[in-house]
Amino acid sequence: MGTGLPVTTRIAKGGTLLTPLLEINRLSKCYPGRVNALVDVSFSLAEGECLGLVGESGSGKSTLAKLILRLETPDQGEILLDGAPLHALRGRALKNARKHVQVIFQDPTASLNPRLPIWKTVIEPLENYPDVSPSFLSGIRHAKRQMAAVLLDKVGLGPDVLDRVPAQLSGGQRQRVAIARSLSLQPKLLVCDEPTSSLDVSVQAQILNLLKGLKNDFNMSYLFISHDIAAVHFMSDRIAVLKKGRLVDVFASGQLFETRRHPYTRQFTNCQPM
Ligand SMILES: Nc1ncnc2c1ncn2[C@@H]1O[C@H](COP(=O)(O)OP(=O)(O)OP(=O)(O)O)[C@@H](O)[C@H]1O
Repeated sequence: MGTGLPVTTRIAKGGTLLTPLLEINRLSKCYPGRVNALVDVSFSLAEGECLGLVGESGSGKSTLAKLILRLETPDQGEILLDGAPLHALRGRALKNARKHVQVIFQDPTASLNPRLPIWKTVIEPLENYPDVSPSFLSGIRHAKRQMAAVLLDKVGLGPDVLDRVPAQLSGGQRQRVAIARSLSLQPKLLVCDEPTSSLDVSVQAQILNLLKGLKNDFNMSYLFISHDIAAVHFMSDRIAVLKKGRLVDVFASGQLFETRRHPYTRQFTNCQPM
């Protein structure tokens, strides 16, 4: 496959092999105009693990996220979620799988309905999946405002924001709302696509700390996508590096500064403040 990496990069923690939640096998995507956005990409993501995905603009990070979210279809390869072929599911099976994979985008303003009060926004996924009963909502599953208040509390927002609309919140508060909404179905996998890039520097660290805490509290797995290697290093158990659609390096986060890193990874760490 050209990168020298095994088709599926397994994850060992403390000597034990962890169960893969997500397996990406030889994934390729070419857009019209012969843009090879992803070429033969393979990796695994374990239960409870955060895998950072780093690469410069145009390296294919968002394309990979879109494939996992089924917003795009691959030309080749497979995406397995808990062993099920996510790339090939249709209808009810796809809807069922989708509840396990949620996303936070760079710009919370674009992902929140400007006219909807915050409480409705936060519980919207629960309305779409009436059969899902997250453990943290037990006893209040049909008390809508109460569920919204519990979810907002998980992201550090009080009940005073329940009846506001997104324009009445700060950028950081809006991203917290987007995170609360993404938690509502108790997903197994959260795809974080540049979740702090649109925020003030002072707020970025707060959101990263929040995401880190939630991952442990909810035992979620994260695919944490960013061009900011410092944020990726802070968040991730392992880091994968994409260059022009190809995975060139996968390693434990603590090995970021080792001299055996791929030259492209080293170039990346040299030009960004850590
Ligand atoms: N819908 C599309 N049609 C054609 N080409 C596309 C499309 N979406 C992405 N591309 C191209 O695919 C390549 C990978 O894009 P992608 O958005 O995945 O990169 P990225 O690493 O997320 O970049 P950024 O950090 O700037 O968001 C780029 O060359 C881009 O121009």
